[in-house]
Amino acid sequence: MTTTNFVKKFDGKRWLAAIKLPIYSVAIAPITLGTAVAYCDTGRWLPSHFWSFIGAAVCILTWLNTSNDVFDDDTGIDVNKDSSYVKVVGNKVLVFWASNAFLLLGLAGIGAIAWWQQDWTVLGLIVLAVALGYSYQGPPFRLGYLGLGEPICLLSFGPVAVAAAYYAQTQTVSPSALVASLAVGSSTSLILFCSHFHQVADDIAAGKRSPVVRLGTQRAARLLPWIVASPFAVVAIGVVLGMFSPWTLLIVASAPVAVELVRHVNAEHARPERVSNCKFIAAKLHIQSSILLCLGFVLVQWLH
Ligand SMILES: C/C(=C\COP(=O)(O)OP(=O)(O)O)CCC[C@H](C)CCC[C@H](C)CCCC(C)C
Ligand SMILES: O=C(O)C1=CC(=O)c2ccccc2C1=O
Repeated sequence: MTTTNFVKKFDGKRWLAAIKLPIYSVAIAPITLGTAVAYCDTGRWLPSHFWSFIGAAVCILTWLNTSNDVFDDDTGIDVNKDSSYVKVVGNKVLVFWASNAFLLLGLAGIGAIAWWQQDWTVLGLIVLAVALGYSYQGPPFRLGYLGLGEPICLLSFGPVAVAAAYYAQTQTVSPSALVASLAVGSSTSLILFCSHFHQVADDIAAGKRSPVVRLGTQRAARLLPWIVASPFAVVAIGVVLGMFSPWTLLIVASAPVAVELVRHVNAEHARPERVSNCKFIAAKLHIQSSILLCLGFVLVQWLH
């Protein structure tokens, strides 16, 4: 496509739908949480390491989403997805190389932190997260098609990413960071779980056995409250065990969104056009609960 044609065909609404801005919270939250727990534990933070990590995480998430659309175009599963980058840009090869460029840029940002620390641990952890992300969607693995996306998501956006962010600040890892990571990891997996409800027909047609395909929408909707409750349960356990300050219970203030999500999915699970926004309600819950949890850790130092 020439530049003039591209400009003529530019459709801002489809670009916004392809970019899915609220989903970027999944990149920002684990890095902020790892940094907040490190600040809570040590009273210090390194802004240069934090901001490089945030920039890199945003680039890596852009790689994840653009390459997902390239790989999904190969299997034909995105046939009804108008907001696929491949369709919006109109040039699959360009999307493929742009996605690789975002990945390189992201890894370079993490490489800079490793260089400043003269220690490759952070880079190793993020390469592991990227490999897990690739295994979800790329050939020959495509583990998401087997319904394994949610545990991969929990592990990579939870313990792996939070431990890397904590390590970027302190060059060590703490048990409280690892327990806290399960809260952000499970609320990230919740977004992925919710994203399957409206895609059941297309997923079955393409042979993708997502958890919602395996369970059916009714049983998946009944399972949802347990997944929604898990970040809250993790924090309650952390406080009871004396690993977290009671300030982290601020996360409870995000409960109304949790209730909204459960009610909406239970009412609309079988109507794809009406349930399709539930992943954005899950993203709202992720954003609110993550901000409150980070605040809970930071307040420990501020009120010291
Ligand atoms: C791309 C993801 C979901 C979209 O999947 P799907 O194909 O079902 O949906 P649509 O085509 O309809 O949009 C998310 C998959 C997440 C994956 C399991 C784990 C990725 C790990 C990351 C690479 C970790 C990055 C950490 C960062 C904070 C440094
Ligand atoms: O497009 C999506 O549905 C998702 C994109 C994405 O990057 C992500 C990351 C982590 C959890 C879920 C999701 C999506 O659902």
